[in-house]
Amino acid sequence: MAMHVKEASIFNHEGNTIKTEDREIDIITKIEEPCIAVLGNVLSTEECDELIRLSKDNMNRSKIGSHREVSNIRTSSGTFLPEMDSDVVTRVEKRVAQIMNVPVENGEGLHILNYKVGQEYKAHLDYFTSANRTVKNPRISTLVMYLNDVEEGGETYFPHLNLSVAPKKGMAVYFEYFYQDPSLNELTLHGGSPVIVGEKWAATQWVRRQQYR
Ligand SMILES: O=C(O)CCC(=O)C(=O)O
Ligand SMILES: [Fe+2]
Repeated sequence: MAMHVKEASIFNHEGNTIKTEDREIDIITKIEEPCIAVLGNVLSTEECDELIRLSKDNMNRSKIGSHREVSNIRTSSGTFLPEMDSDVVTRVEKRVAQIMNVPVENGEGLHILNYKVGQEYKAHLDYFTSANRTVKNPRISTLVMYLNDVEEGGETYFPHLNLSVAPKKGMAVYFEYFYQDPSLNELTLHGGSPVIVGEKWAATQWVRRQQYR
């Protein structure tokens, strides 16, 4: 008899809430294998506004891949927020690490994204694939936080799972992709659909298996 052994998740929270040091996060929707969770009350209105304010003068056309090319796969603008003396960045990074159940140092840092009308991030995987060598310190999980309300469009969608998450200020979507079974990782294929009305601001934390910073 074929037996299915459930793969381990690092998203180890029990119940409907995640109690971090300074804020109680709501687990609104969760699926398993791959573990994907929609989270509420991740950031306050003030924190969202401050992350946008800190980034808005430094936005660059997004690039993709190891050669950092401009591509129509990703038409948004983005910037990494440096670990500056911002209480908000420090506090948010710490909270995000507790939600993702990893050390802060494993995170790449908050990456702020801005999509104007018509801009999108086509379906992609967040992990790097390499046919002939194993990646040394791979990405294992992602948290995408929404920094504003989008009037129309801008959903984060997972085409293989028929799942679509509408951006709502202060909410977030979590997913992970370090499973033994590669087909589970491939199910985390996702994209940011084009903004139809308004604009979209988001903050992504990509997490590595080991210390990155
Ligand atoms: O904008 C989104 O909804 C998705 C962003 C994303 O996929 C990423 O930052 O890796
Ligand atoms: Fe992504």
